[in-house]
Parts: sequence; structure tokens; C-alpha cells
Amino acid sequence: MKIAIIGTGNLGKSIAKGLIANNAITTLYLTKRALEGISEFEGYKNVTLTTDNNEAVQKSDILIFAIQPSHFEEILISIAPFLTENHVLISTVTGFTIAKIESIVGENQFIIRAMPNTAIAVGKSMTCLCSNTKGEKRIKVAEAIFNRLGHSLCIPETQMQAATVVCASGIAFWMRLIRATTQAAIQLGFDAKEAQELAMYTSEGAANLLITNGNHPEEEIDRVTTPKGCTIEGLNEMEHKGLSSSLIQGMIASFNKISTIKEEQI
Ligand SMILES: NC(=O)C1=CN([C@@H]2O[C@H](COP(=O)(O)OP(=O)(O)OC[C@H]3O[C@@H](n4cnc5c(N)ncnc54)[C@H](OP(=O)(O)O)[C@@H]3O)[C@@H](O)[C@H]2O)C=CC1
Ligand SMILES: O=C(O)[C@@H]1CCC=N1
Repeated sequence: MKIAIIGTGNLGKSIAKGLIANNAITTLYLTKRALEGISEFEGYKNVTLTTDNNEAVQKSDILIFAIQPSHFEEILISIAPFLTENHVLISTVTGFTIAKIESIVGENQFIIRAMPNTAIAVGKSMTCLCSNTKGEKRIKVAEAIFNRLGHSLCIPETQMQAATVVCASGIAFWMRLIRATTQAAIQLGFDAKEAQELAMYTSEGAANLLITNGNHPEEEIDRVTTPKGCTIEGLNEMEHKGLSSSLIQGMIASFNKISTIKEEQI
């Protein structure tokens, strides 16, 4: 696959790492105005770093846009003359609708919106996908890419804002939970490195139990909570202090923020 990542920042670099590590490219163009920020990709076979988005578009079949929402319109306008009807446009840009993309490049393009997360760098992204009508014919291509780099799910575009919070921002939310668990482990007597090891692998185990067994979390919780034991004591204290409520309220706040992002960012 001849892929270009237009805007190789935090997410773009994560996607590039995942694509390279999984041998998912024939050629890969990485674009950015300040190329020193992606010098780590210099010297990779079949990887080209450039400031020239038009060159990247012309040399690639699949274009993954990973720029800030406020830059997207200007970039689409500038690359539009170089698009062919065979290009597959994959936008990871938050809050930028398919209708808005079509209004700039036309409806006769394969347009897909993807919401991956930075775990794509290690082949573990949860990525949500949707497309315009023409893009339905290429959604399998997007699924093939993102399934190679984790797990994907096709959803209606109306759920894309929610998917951004749950999956993309979700990495940050889970990191904070893992950090809090680490801090507790230190207070309970582990050194910092061991504490993080315990927190990371325990959270991995919890997720894998659900992925492998397909159970509801409460079913797995029931297996851990010995009557009158320490687990239920801890869980109930966390809920008295608002653990679930705080997470839900935080995610709703994050969701509500998305509709204001485009206007605010510069
Ligand atoms: N970070 C994440 O975890 C996720 C982000 N997203 C979405 O992905 C997009 C990117 O986010 P993120 O990676 O965090 O943002 P970053 O700011 O880290 O990356 C954007 C990159 O675009 C580059 N850029 C800006 N203008 C141009 C241009 N004209 N041509 C080429 N490159 C350009 C910038 O570099 P330079 O200034 O040097 O050109 C920058 O490195 C956003 O829309 C975000 O909402 C979606 C899911 C997860
Ligand atoms: O925080 C943000 O706005 C972007 C979208 C999801 C992850 N990063």
C-alpha cells in the first residue's frame, strides 16, 4: 500500500510507527512543515519525509490526514487539484464532518473518517470507522489497515464524536487510572518501577479477561470479591468517593468540548 500521512504529529507518528512495525506499507510519505520533529523516521526503507503535501498526495493511494482541525480546510483546498478519483482519503481529524470534507473535495472521492488512538504505535489501537457513500466501496481497505494495527469497528458518523472520547481520549483517561493505581501501590510499599509494573500488567489482565471471555465486567468482579473481603471494601469506598460518576462526568465534559474545538483552535 502506498500511504501518505499528512501531518505527522503525535497521532501521525504513532500511525507511522504502527505501519512500519507491521510491514503494512509499500511506500510511506510523512509530511510536516518542521521536518526535524520526525527525524526518527529518516533512513527507513521506502519512507520519505517531506514538507510538500502535494508530492505526498501524488505519490500515494491512501491519504491519512492527522492535522489539527483548524488546519484541515486549508490543506484540503491546497491538495484538491492533485486528487484523483482513486485516492482513498482517511481523516482522523476530530469534529470535521464528511459533509464538510465533501464540500471541499467533492462527493466523488472515497472518504473515510477514522478515529484511532496512539496505541496504534504498538498495534493495539481501537479504531472506529465511517465513510461517505462512495467510501463504502473502500471501507474494507481501511478495516484491513486498522485491523492490522489493532481492532476496528464501523459505526455511523453520528457516533464519531462519542468514539473520539471513548477511544482516542480514552488512552489518556486509562493512563490516569494506571498512574493513580501506581501511586497507591507506592503508598502500599512498592518502589515506583515495581508499582507501575503491577498496575500495567493488572490492567492488561483485566482487559484481556473481557476480550477473551466476552463477559460483563461485573461477572469478573464477582469472581474477585470474596464476601466480607478486602476487594468489596475497596470497591465500595471508591464508589462512595464517586469513581464511576467522576469518570462518566469527565467523559461527558470531553464529549461536549468537541463541538467547540474547531472554532477555538488556531
Ligand atoms: N493525538 C491523539 O491521540 C489523537 C488525535 N486525533 C486527531 O488527529 C489530529 C492530529 O492530532 P495530534 O497528532 O494530536 O496533533 P499534532 O499537533 O501533534 O499533529 C499535527 C501535525 O500536523 C502538522 N502540520 C500542521 N500544518 C501542516 C501542513 N500544512 N502540512 C503538513 N503538516 C502540517 C504539524 O507539524 P508542523 O507544524 O511542523 O507542520 C503537527 O505535527 C487532530 O485532528 C486530532 O483531533 C484523533 C485521535 C487521537
Ligand atoms: O484531545 C484532542 O482534542 C484529540 C482528539 C482525541 C485525542 N486527542
